[in-house]
Amino acid sequence: MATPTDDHQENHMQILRQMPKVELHAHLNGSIRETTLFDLARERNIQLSSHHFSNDLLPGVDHSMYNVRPRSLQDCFAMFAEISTVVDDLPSIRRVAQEMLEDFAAEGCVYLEIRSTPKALLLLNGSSKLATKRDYCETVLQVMKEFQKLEQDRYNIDLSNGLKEFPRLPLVCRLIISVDRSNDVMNGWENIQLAIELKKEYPDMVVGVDLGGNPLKREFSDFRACFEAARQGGLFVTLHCAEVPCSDEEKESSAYQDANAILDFVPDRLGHALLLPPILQKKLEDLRIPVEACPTSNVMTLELAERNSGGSLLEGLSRHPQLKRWLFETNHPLAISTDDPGVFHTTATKELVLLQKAYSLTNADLQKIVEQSMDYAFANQETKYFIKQRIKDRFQMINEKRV
Ligand SMILES: CNc1ncnc2c1ncn2[C@@H]1O[C@H](COP(=O)(O)O)[C@@H](O)[C@H]1O
Repeated sequence: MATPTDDHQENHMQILRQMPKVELHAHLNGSIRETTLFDLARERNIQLSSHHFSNDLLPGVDHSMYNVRPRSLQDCFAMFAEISTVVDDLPSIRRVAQEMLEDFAAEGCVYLEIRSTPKALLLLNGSSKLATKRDYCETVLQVMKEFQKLEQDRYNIDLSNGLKEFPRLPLVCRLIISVDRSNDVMNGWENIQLAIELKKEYPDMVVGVDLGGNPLKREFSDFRACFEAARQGGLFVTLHCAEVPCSDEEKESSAYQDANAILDFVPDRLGHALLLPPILQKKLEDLRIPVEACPTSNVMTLELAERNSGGSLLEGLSRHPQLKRWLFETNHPLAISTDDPGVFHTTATKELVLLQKAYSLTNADLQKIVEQSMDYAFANQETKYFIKQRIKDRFQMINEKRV
């Protein structure tokens, strides 16, 4: 039975769900719905590891605020490997992309950058014919274009009917093509060349490239030339950075060298940038490179909310190594993101709820964060301006309603 606290929480969640949101760091396969994952596994007769995937959540626990399923960084990479065994053909990636768009739209997201690593999947599960990495990207792009069109049509109808007080704003989406550092450099080049070609063919949709994957595998310097080529090709660059610890006293360590080389490249944005030691932290802050901060993901991968210490995500977030400083001391450019909503059991709304509660932020503070995030988006200036205005207008409507 729902308690008054549950009702209050749901009500608050509902208010924040209405807020327009900007999502700049969400991986496609990491956004798979759990139900879809189980469906696909069943269809393929694949047994998923019960350590990582289980649909029996603990009874009587508030799943939105507690770490009911621990996900260390290494758990996550084991999960991504399993997810790609079931998302193995073009229809399954089409489904995952469609559902990801639906889920972000339902959370009030008005601008979403999807990132994904191109893969040579099967044309159809059970057949032996392989599609190409280009087919993978074009399948995702097709889903995105169709979704955007339907969203705009739906919004126009909602407006002309005038039935709803705040018709949900339409979702605009863009694609970032990822390089997985677990794969070799040749593979990285393939993805970057493909991104450069697709940028020419879909100039509005393909906006950037990303370096992700297991940070313990290879170094940014192995891929630096790829990312220089991407930049030359007119693509924005975001790089995952400092997901593993390093220290200013061990400048020769590969983790330190990696983080330093990433900062020297001065990418347009950084993913996470969690564990920079003081000297590199200062370098980041001087360069003011915007950071895509993913609260739940960070708490999980840094194991800040262990079950044996209560498992509260809020408490975990209060132990975040950087967020408090970025928010209150250095006013660092930030975009709050979900990372892998399917893996971390999160949503764009929940990330804002957590942030608000952990740092006692007002709705006006959240509004500022959302509006600023749009400044760091990879869309062209015209789109950024237009969406920022749309966000401002919607906040104004919501604020006027509330007073
Ligand atoms: C937890 N933090 C993280 N750190 C680094 N890379 C991550 C990540 N979360 C996801 N990925 C990267 O995104 C892939 C899944 O989506 P796609 O198959 O590309 O759509 C993962 O295999 C990994 O390479």
